[in-house]
Amino acid sequence: MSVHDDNRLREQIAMFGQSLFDRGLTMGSSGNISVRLADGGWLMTPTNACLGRLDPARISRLDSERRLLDGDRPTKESFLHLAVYGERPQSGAIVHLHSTHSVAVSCLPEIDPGDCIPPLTAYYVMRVGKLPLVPYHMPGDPTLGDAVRGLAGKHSAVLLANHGPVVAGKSLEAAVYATEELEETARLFLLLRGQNPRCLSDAQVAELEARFLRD
Ligand SMILES: O=C(CO)COP(=O)(O)O
Ligand SMILES: [Zn+2]
Repeated sequence: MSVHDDNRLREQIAMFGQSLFDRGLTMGSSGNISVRLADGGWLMTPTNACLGRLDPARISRLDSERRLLDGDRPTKESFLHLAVYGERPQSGAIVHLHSTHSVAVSCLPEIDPGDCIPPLTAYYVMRVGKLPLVPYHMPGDPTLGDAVRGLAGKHSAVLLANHGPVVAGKSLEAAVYATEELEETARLFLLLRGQNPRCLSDAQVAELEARFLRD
């Protein structure tokens, strides 16, 4: 992997982090972003960093053995990201946010833990699909990795109970788009609660899945 690629990805993480933060999609020092590198390692946002003010040079770089090569100490959710990558060789990036409406859905007692948000729109089906709920764990709890491992092979996105979404994508751009779609659909879902909305039919969902393959 060239120095040029490494620098480009660092810049991209900082740019998307700022964009997400500036639009209020995660607050304070919450959330984290990672990218898989061609040499088998990873770039990850440092722990306790604000996604809106990342210094590209201080982003953590891990080698394929998960050792820190340079930058600050990585996010405390690094094992969560690594557990998802382990199940999803096709995924090149992961975004975790505390996006308000997605977090709100993750706190509702009556949601279906197998699929937290119904297929309200085509773009939700295309970018996110079925969204399982992962039972509550403390942030940074290493057993969270085990909890997502069983789900991440089949699902590019999972929702951590009383916490927030974890979304994988082929590229960082794809993971960001999917996270944004999830947040907006969570907002729609909350707006439509109690109104018995018309959802897409099984046939409409199947057609979208066949036509727009998610990674
Ligand atoms: O969202 C977070 C924990 O779940 C933020 O943690 P880090 O600051 O360690 O990335
Ligand atoms: Zn978090």
